[in-house]
Amino acid sequence: MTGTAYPTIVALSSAAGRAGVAVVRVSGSQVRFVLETILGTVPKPRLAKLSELRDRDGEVIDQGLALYFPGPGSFTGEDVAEFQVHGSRAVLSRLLSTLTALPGLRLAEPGEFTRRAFEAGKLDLAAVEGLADLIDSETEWQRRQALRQMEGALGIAAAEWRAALIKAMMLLEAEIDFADEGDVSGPLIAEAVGIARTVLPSLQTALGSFRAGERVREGFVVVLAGPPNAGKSSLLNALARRDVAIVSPIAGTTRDAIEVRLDLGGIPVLLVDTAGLRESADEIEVEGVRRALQRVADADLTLHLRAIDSDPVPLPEGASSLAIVTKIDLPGEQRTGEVGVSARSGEGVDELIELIGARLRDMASPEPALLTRERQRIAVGEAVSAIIRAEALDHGQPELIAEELRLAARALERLVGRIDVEDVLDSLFSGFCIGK
Ligand SMILES: Nc1nc2c(ncn2[C@@H]2O[C@H](COP(=O)(O)OP(=O)(O)OP(=O)(O)O)[C@@H](O)[C@H]2O)c(=O)[nH]1
Ligand SMILES: [K+]
Ligand SMILES: [Mg+2]
Repeated sequence: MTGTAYPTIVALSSAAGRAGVAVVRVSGSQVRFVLETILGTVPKPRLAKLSELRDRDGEVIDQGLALYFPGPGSFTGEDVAEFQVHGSRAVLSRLLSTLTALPGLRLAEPGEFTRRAFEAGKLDLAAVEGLADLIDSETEWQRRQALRQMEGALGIAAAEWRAALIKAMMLLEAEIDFADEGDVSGPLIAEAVGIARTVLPSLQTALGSFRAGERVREGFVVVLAGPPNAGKSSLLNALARRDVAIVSPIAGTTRDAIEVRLDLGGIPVLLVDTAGLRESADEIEVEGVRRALQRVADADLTLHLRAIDSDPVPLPEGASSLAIVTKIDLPGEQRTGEVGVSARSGEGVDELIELIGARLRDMASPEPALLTRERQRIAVGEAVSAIIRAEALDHGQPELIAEELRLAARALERLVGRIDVEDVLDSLFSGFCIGK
């Protein structure tokens, strides 16, 4: 970690704005020089040191804690320093300008600390994705899933799958190298194909977890649908506990789909209010209904509403739905199988939340999912297809079998970012905050 090829980077790693404490992080070869300049000394590794922080002219900027993490045992693999200072704009602006004025230092780009950790082999690509998800996590389910991924669960699984494929390929190589002409269908080939076959079930289990994993990352889509004035927007507001959508006695009030993010007992939900379903001569309302039906088609769960004083309208076939009767504060009959709510009195709202949670829990896997991104699903899907093709090949063609297994292994390398990683990294890190 010597030399000036990599500039030493500096950033505010906590959120911007006034706060009790703010964390400024520095990583790179100049870190010891930075500590000597700002503190007058290099603290003992990994022990917090309370100290005055000074600029180059010796003027005190603030009093705070300083930590020194020598490379390669640090987050980035380089020497790292952390300053915990008072979170005021004035302190931070003075500290950051002092630091960036030092030779060889500059402000970090978004995700640059993590990028260095990746390049130092501290994290694989799936773990970086997990870290990004952990920072973005808003609910318990998201936190658990992201943490598991950040800790390397997918990387560990990928390494096991790949090791089995490499073993199978080595057996095939042996057979190809030593077999006599025209007699290559030896027992090693059957053994190699057998080994490759053993990884299929866990690859397929991982693929099966993708839908739930993606839902947990992005939120389960729950759509409110029903005829105009069924009370969809009122129920959206009641579930969100705030005034999100316009409510009025005029049928056809809602036109655009209105989305709110909710945390239903740890489950991330994207709740969508839609236009009331009816025939209309109004062009805008027709478009609203078209969008409503599209949202129902894409939903994980549709709340199918009717008001207690009117009839439901049919939903498109195949929609996974929960029948709900609204306005139960008014007179009318509740039918069997319907869940009753009143947005006005609040009756039934908590029970409905429970019920939605139970339905969504059934859709998720009990274990946090291994695959959470489309990129990961594609890579594992390619590995599965290649192994299935290898299995189907004639044992007299070990070169072709080996080639399919090589493709499968490459797909798994792409999964954890051992190859073809640049484009993925660029788009991933552009979504990171500065200082991470
Ligand atoms: N008594 C009673 N009235 C309600 C309740 N929920 C909604 N309403 C009334 O029913 C009318 C329609 O409510 P909305 O929430 O706008 O209905 P909507 O289904 O979103 O209607 P559109 O957007 O036009 O399709 C409003 O006048 C609400 O005040 C309820 O629980 N009890
Ligand atoms: K309305
Ligand atoms: Mg509405």
